[in-house]
Amino acid sequence: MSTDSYSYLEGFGNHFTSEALKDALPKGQNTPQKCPYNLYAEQLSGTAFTAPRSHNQRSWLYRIRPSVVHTPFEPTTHDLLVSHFGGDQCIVTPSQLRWSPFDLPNDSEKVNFVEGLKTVAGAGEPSCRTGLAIHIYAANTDMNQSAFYNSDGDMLIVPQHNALDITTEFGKLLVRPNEICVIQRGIRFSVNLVKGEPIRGYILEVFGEHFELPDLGPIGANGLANPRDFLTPVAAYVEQDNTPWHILTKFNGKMFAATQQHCPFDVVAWHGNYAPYKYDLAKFCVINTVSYDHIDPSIFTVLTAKSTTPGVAIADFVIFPPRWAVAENTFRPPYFHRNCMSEFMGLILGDYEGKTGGFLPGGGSLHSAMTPHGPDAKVFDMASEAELTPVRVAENTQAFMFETSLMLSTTQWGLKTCGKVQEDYYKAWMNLENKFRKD
Ligand SMILES: O=C(O)Cc1cc(O)ccc1O
Ligand SMILES: [Fe+2]
Repeated sequence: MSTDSYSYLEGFGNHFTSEALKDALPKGQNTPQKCPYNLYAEQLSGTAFTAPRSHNQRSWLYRIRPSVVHTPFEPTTHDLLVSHFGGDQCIVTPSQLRWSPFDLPNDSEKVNFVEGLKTVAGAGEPSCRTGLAIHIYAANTDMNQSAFYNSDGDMLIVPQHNALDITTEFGKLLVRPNEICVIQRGIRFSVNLVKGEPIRGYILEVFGEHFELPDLGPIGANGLANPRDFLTPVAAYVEQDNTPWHILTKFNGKMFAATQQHCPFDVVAWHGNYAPYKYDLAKFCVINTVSYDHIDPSIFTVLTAKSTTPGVAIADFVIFPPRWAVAENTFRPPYFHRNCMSEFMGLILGDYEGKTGGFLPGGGSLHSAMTPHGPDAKVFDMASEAELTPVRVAENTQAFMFETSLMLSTTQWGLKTCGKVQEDYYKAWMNLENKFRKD
């Protein structure tokens, strides 16, 4: 690697340029007859060539060998990684679901990031380029000489337990808990542990679109996730030693592997606006009421993958960050509700304001479309009586939500084999008694 440290370029959706060696980018054009340093030019498209300029995403990579130098892909298996959600292997339920923390791998087995992917829920499928999947990752070893790229969609990765050391074709990212990263469709990457510590977290995969910052409307030009806080790695390449590398891909839901005699992280320079990025959730500029009422959680949207219907997301990534609660004459925790969208939640650290127990870091919950949910009975009683002084809510905590307009199915693993579904979750609300008084 030409540099061991992590260096980043600031900004969201910028047209970046980055050179690990001076003047490695061709001057003034993309495809000169011969590239500087005898590199190969390769374009990676993230949108159709013909996508309008406002949506067009592509990057030019200048690399030691083009990606095409590999043996044919052979099918391989990954039974717990699911991308098609229509069939019998998936189970639908309108019941409220909650999961205790998902397991880390046993010390007796070595599992890397890709091997440790397990799908919990999803909708649609990649071949028609519409839908999403929610995965858990849990691993205790490096990917070593293997790299993965997702042919099916973009992956928003939410580390919960320990940091990820991610090498990508565009450079290196260190992503800690309370940070997130997005690795788009087609980008090759490899995940290593930091100081050998096991890792666990959540992934939101979207098949058809890329994540954007939400529109701000009347909020104005600033606030929520500010563009300059998104970080994209600088170009960094591995010196080549002709040892074999395995290239893995999920292609239309199935896993394939190919071999090549060179490291795929051989990009000496790149430019463009299709590149991975990370974001520190602590930088989120929280906007909320300073008068009354509980405001809808869309105010906490970090990133959105829009559908073609205005204002309706295939998936929103929403967080519940530390903040001041000041609302007067207001029941401050989340309200009781039935949502036309489906809400998968996870907890990165701490407690969640809507629940007094049972929702733990590394676990999850799913309240599907039109499924009633809200504060548990204890939270309801406490918040109904609480003195309404300004208070910090959710100090040292971070919960998040993957919210989708699609109807989610759960996988066999998610509902059964993971063994983490809390059968008594419904009891959280059973003590909400009739308090109705006419006098
Ligand atoms: O259900 C949840 O806990 C998420 C949520 C939080 C909130 O403040 C308002 C609505 C909502 O769905
Ligand atoms: Fe909700």
